[in-house]
Amino acid sequence: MIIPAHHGGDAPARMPSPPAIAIHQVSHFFGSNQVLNHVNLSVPEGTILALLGPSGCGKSTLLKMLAGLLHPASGQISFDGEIVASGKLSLPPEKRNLGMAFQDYALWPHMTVRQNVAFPLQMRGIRGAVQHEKVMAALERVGLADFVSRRPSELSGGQQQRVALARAIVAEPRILLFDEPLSNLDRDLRESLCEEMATLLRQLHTTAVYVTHDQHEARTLAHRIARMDKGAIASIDPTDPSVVSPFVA
Ligand SMILES: Nc1ncnc2c1ncn2[C@@H]1O[C@H](COP(=O)(O)OP(=O)(O)OP(=O)(O)O)[C@@H](O)[C@H]1O
Repeated sequence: MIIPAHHGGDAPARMPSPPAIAIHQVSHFFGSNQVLNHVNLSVPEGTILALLGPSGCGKSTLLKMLAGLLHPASGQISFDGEIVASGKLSLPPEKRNLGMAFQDYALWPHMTVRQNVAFPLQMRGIRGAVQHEKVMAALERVGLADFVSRRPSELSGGQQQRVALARAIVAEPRILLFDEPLSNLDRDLRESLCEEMATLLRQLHTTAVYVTHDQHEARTLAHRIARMDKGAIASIDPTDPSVVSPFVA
């Protein structure tokens, strides 16, 4: 993190705002297998970070820690300066103000598209006209406003993933988490949806972590790429090499 060396005049010194995500010395084990090894990572607000690395290097495990689905064996995770995981403290997923989309879509089959997308709003107590407006706005963003009454089984894979995306963004969460959301789709669809997602994520200005093992996807979507290897962050690079990375890793 860069702290200004000089503050002009008598203006009070302003503390830099904390990063949207700060991961400090996070380690994790499955049995005797150490899958995360003292991971440090700081993601500034509004940054889309791709977590890239070979199968088994610990990407999904780290994402699950951010989501609150797994608790680190040691280390600390903060969002906007608020500790969400440390020692025995673990804020449950629903209290972390997150949106998530995974490769298997995880849509509820018995619910319509509208009900699926409305779910995060329902959980936050947002109902009635405001809920309807937000659901329609999210579905319009992903091009599915005409599909509100369908059930997931009546949609293509790409359409189901768009519904999952609408559900992730509908409540305007502070952080979006993606775990290989496009990997179940065929190549052409994956490429076009990847570009649509890149446009959408840039419009939203939401901090996002996007797990993938596809270099092209990472470069298309992300501002920065964190390369993981054997449970640690090996490097962090901007996708545009002219940008100087402000990351602490
Ligand atoms: N629930 C679990 N129990 C035991 N070992 C696990 C469990 N989940 C993951 N692992 C192991 O932890 C390591 C990291 O897994 P993780 O899913 O985080 O990797 P990944 O980088 O996301 O891989 P992929 O790209 O294949 O999804 C792997 O060796 C995996 O076998």
